[in-house]
This record gives sequence, C-alpha cells and structure tokens, in this order.
Amino acid sequence: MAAGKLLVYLLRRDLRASDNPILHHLATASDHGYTHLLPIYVFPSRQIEISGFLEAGEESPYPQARSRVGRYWRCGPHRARFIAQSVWDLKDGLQGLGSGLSIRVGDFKDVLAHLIHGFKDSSTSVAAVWMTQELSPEEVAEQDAVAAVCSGNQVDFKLWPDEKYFIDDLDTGLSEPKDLPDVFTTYRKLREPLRERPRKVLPRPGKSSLPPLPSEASIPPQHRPFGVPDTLDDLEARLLRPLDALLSHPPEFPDGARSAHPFRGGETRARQRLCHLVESGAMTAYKDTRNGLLGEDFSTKLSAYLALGCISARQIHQELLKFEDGKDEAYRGADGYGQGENDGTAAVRLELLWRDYMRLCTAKFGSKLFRLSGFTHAQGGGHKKWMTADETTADPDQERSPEEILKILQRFQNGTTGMGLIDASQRELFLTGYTSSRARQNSASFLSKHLSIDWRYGAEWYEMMLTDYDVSSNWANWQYMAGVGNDPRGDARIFNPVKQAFDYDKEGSYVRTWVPELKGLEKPENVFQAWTTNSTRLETCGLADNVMVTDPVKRIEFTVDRKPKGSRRPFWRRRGQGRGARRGGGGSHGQAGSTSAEGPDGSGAHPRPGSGAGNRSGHGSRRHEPRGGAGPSDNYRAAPVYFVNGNGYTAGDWHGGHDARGRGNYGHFRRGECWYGQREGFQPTYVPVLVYYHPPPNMGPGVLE
Ligand SMILES: Cc1cc2nc3c(=O)[nH]c(=O)nc-3n(C[C@H](O)[C@H](O)[C@H](O)COP(=O)(O)OP(=O)(O)OC[C@H]3O[C@@H](n4cnc5c(N)ncnc54)[C@H](O)[C@@H]3O)c2cc1C
Repeated sequence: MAAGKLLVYLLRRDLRASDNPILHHLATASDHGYTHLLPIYVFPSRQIEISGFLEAGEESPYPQARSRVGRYWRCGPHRARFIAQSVWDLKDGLQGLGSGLSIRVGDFKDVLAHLIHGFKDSSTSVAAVWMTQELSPEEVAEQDAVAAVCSGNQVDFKLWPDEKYFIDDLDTGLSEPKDLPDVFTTYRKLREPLRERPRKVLPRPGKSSLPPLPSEASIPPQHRPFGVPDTLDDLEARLLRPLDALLSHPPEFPDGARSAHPFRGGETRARQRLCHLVESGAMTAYKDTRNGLLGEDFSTKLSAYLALGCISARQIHQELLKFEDGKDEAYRGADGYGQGENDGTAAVRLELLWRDYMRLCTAKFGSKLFRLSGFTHAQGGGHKKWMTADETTADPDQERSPEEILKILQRFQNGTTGMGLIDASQRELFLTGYTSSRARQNSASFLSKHLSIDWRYGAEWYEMMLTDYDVSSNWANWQYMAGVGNDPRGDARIFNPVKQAFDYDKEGSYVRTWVPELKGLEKPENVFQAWTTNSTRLETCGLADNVMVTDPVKRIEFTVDRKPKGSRRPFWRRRGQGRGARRGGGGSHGQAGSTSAEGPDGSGAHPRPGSGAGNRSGHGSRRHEPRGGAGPSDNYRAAPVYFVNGNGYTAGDWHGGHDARGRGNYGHFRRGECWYGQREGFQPTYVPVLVYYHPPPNMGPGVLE
C-alpha cells in the first residue's frame, strides 16, 4: 500500500508563486497532511492547438482548437508564446523553491486520469487534486470534469478561490452573482473607496517550504500520442507549428514600427514591469497618458500578466501603496512619492475594478457571455439584426451577402478597410498581439455598430490575436461595445473613428506607423480616410488603386474646422447622408456613417435629422441606469471552496461557509456608500446643423466616467 500522500495542483491562470493561496497554504500550514506536491500545467486541447506535440505519424484524438463562429484558432501565436514563457518562468521559480512543475497537453480529465492511474503502483499515490476556481463556463466544465475523475478514483478534490482580482470574492458585497448591478458605476460606488478594498498579498513561499516533488521516476509521462519537450524553445516551436495561415493577406511589419508590448511572459517579468511603472512615474502619469496609442508606457501593459495570473491585482495595489505612503526608497524619485493616492494611481485602481466587474458579469450571466444577443437578452433587449458570413444562418434579407461579409471581415482583420484608425489597430494587433484600449473600443464599435456584423467574429478574432486575452474582459467588452452588454447607453454609444482619430492621434502618427502606405499623406484627415485625398496626391503616393481608396468599407463625412480652438483641433461634421449611404444604398452602412457621433459628453448618439432613419426612440428618452446590487452585507463571508471527498462532488455556493484561510476580517464591509443614487443616464441633445464637439471625457469600459 502506498505510504506517501500526493497532492496534485493543476494550474491554469494562476501562474505565480507569490500571492498564491494554494502555495501559501502548503508552505505555512503544518497540518495539510500531504507528503508530496506535484504542480502541473496543462495546455488544454480545447483552447490551444496541441497537434504540434504529436509524436511522429500520430493523429490527435482531440478536435482542433478553433472558435465556433469564425473558425479561427482559439489561441494565436502571440499568446501561445507568452503562455509558454510564463509557464517556463514558473517552472524555474518553483525549482528555485525546491519544487518544480510538470507540463502536460490534452484534456484535463485525460491528463488527470492518466496520472492517477500511473501513480497507482508507486509508493506515493494521488490523494487529492487542487485547482483555482474559475467562473467562465468552459473552465467550470473543466473543473467539473476533473472533479468527476477524482470522484471516480476516490481522490479528494478542492477548488480554491481565485485571488488574482482587486477585490476578493469575499468582499464584493454580493451574496450571489445575480446581485451584481447591471451598471458598472453602481458597483463602483458600492465598493468605494477602492484604496481600502484589497486584501494583503500573501508572501512567496520560503525555500524548501513546499512538500517535495515525488521522485522523477514515479511521475507518469505525458499520455500518448503526445510528447512534451524539455526546453522552452521547443515548447514555443511546438505551440506555433500548427498556427500557419492565420490570414490570406497578412500585413507586414512596417519599418521603424515598434511593438507597444514587447514583453516576455512570466511572474519575474510581471514584477519587473510593475516596479518599472511605479519607479518611472508612469503610474502617476497614467490618467493623462492612458489614451495613448504608441509606446510602452502610456498604459501599464500589465493585462497579459494579470490574465494568466503571473501577477495579482492586489500585488499591483500593494506596490502603489508603498509608493503612495513613501514606504519604498526605490520609488523615491517618482513624482508624487509619499503623497498619497494621486489621479494616476486612483485611475489604475479603477481599471482593475473594471476587470473585476467583467469577471463578475461572467459569474452572473454564464454562457450568455457568448450569446449574440448578449446579456441584454436576459433583460429583454438584443433584437438587432446582425450580418453574418455564415450562409446557413444568414437572414434572407441580410443587406450584404455572407460572401461580402466574409470579405469585409478579412479586410477588417488585415487592416485594409480604409478607416485609418481601425486599420492601424488591426495591423498592430495582428503583428504584436496588443492594441490599446482606445483602439479596441473603436474597432469593436466599428465592426458591430458601423458595419452591423455579428460582433462575435470580432470577439473570436481578438481571442486568437490578443496576448492579454481574458475570457471575461474580452467577451464582456465586446458585448459592451456592441450594445448588447452592460453599457447603459447600449446602442446609443457609437464611436466615430474619424473623430476619435482626431482626438487621440492628432497628427496621424499612430496610423502612419502601422499603415505605412499612408506615410506620404500630409493631412491627418487623409490619413484617417485615404479616399478623401485629392487624386493628384493619391497618384504621387501610389495609392490611386489601393482598395482603401477605391473601395473603403465605410466612408464618414467629416470636415476639419479651419479655426483652431484652444490646444485641441475642433471640427465639425457635416450632417445628412454620407457617401457611405449613397454607396451602400442606405441601410445600416449609410446611416452609421452619418448618425455616428458622440454626444456632448462624448458618449451618446444624436438622432440624425432628415435621414428618416434617425431613430429617436431609446435615444431621445431619458435613460435611467437600472438599479441593482444587494448592498453591503453585514457579515463577513468566507471563500467559496469546493470539495469532493471520495465519491461526492459538492458544488460550493458563491460564498460557501468555509473560512479556509483564516486570514481574518481584513476586508470587512463598510456601510454607508450611496450606491443606489446614480446620476441619470445621458440625454442626447438634438442639434440640427452644425455641431462643435468638446473633447470627449473618457467614457466606456476601461476609462473614468
Ligand atoms: C473590445 C475589447 C476587448 C478587450 N479584451 C480584453 C482582453 O481580452 N483582456 C484584457 O485584459 N482586457 C481586454 N480589454 C480591456 C482593455 O482594453 C485592456 O485591458 C487594456 O487595453 C490592456 O492594456 P493595459 O494593461 O495597458 O491597460 P491599463 O490601461 O494599464 O489598465 C490596467 C489594467 O486594468 C484592466 N483593464 C483596463 N481596462 C479594462 C476593461 N475595459 N475591462 C477589463 N479590464 C480592464 C486590465 O487588467 C489592465 O491591465 C478589452 C477591451 C475592449 C474594448
């Protein structure tokens, strides 16, 4: 009979040794009862294509890891590489602590079943499996499948709460997911002051404080027909091998362009990046710079590390605290050192709360995250007609044929729509795996609202291309921008990508960087829409026959005012039908060109005079942000912990009654915030002829309201 009790820790998006509840518990609790620990990272076959790991001549038993609507690879090259680096960094880190990490590929349940079976004859058998809980449907299914394997093999199973968020689940003030308010602002008010919310970080386990690995000889190898490599280079190569032909006409990396996200994956790099941001003053400047488009430091670029759990939000918060409280000499040289929270650090905390909120939406809405009609379907909305490239599901009355939509999608993806800001963003995304929040918002709005294309194509494309892809942040933001999610302004918020380009890329540097064909154009308005350039100039620049000029996917009439006002370049936009309408024969394309505008507060849409389609219902009526939320709870509740003991899998509650960690009531509830007293929603003003827009305040997800 086996003497050793082995604990298997299956890692997913908790790729860090510091502030890791499971490792912390194992390093500090004397009574956990396990003689050995085997941390394992599984490259899951559903989400990452693993055919590159097949032994020669073998076939994969798993379907290809492709998305449902667009059939794209679910994990593209940028993220695949970043994950590999992160896993390898953790492996090195754990080895440094006297432990280690095994890498496997396949389906979680197969990996686990093979492992349990393989250990059966060893002196150490698998006694328990622990994982960090995730809330998204696919990950929940993984957990359930693992639990079932454990149950069938008399192995204990336990889910630990995911603590990489800003506010722990214990402290959200929500009794259950459905209590989440449907408007972010309501949730934010419920949780302010944010600086007081996060729990303390957990220290990194000390050297040799973790239970040892089982002997190498006893660890069963990767199950057939796959093999796992033993170098990072080989790991990366095998992940990238199947990912060819992402696009039929991919953009080329422009001369002189530099990635805004040149970072390698891993906990070590995440830590370095965080320290750099505080030390350099980038955190202090964040509020002023975050709408930037070019460069490394206009925003934190911590998203990919956060998504994989290489760093937790509360580690970021802790570093900000040290700076704000003047507690770390390394940060002394940075602006604002020791002077408390500033606009920049407060804005970073707010963004981290957005991230929490998107995840809580997933907990609340479950698989509706992926539904075309979005969350709003649940609230009676989501009746918009979307255009699709899928002949089998396309509406017979669809304005453009599925074939045309497919072509438009390809031009969106390879950055040749003719809409400069969108094209630059899409090429940057394709070539670097990153594009700024501002650019993402515009691209998502463009695809879903200007082109009325099924927004899930965009969400899936981003899932493939983003290094920082996170299921909740991606899909809920796409819903938000498509007007089917938790944006109280819904369909009324339409970004005008030309106006946005004037606001955020004044001289057109960003667009010129990523769309080098446009470098010869002097005027920003031409850079933002090349078709507006006169024919002589087009000839000179070799653009006369370029598809961005001859057949832009969308034309927006937009004229720059001659008289500059203040430091900003004001502009007016001609009303009435745009060329898009003439070209496209009206309908949604034409309308969007001329109706799209941001209201005086930079958010709403104006009904369009004389269009016949200027739909005032829903725009003209005052909108009230719905109330929601359960309000702060009186009692401290403990983390949701899920157990399976031998033969029973107990699905825990959102807040189960088990205080697993005994870290006390650090994040106790505070009463008194008037979370229900929302300001009222935007009421658009009807302005008939000429509109001067003020610079828009930051609106939408990821920016201050
Ligand atoms: C269509 C669309 C898709 C998106 N997909 C993702 C995604 O897959 N993964 C992802 O992490 N973010 C996503 N975002 C949110 C946001 O664009 C990125 O988090 C941000 O651009 C990452 O850069 P950063 O780390 O420099 O952000 P910063 O501006 O420095 O913000 C700090 C952190 O706050 C969080 N954050 C900021 N804005 C948001 C937001 N709107 N929603 C959720 N979290 C936010 C991120 O973790 C980010 O790292 C998406 C936004 C849009 C509009």
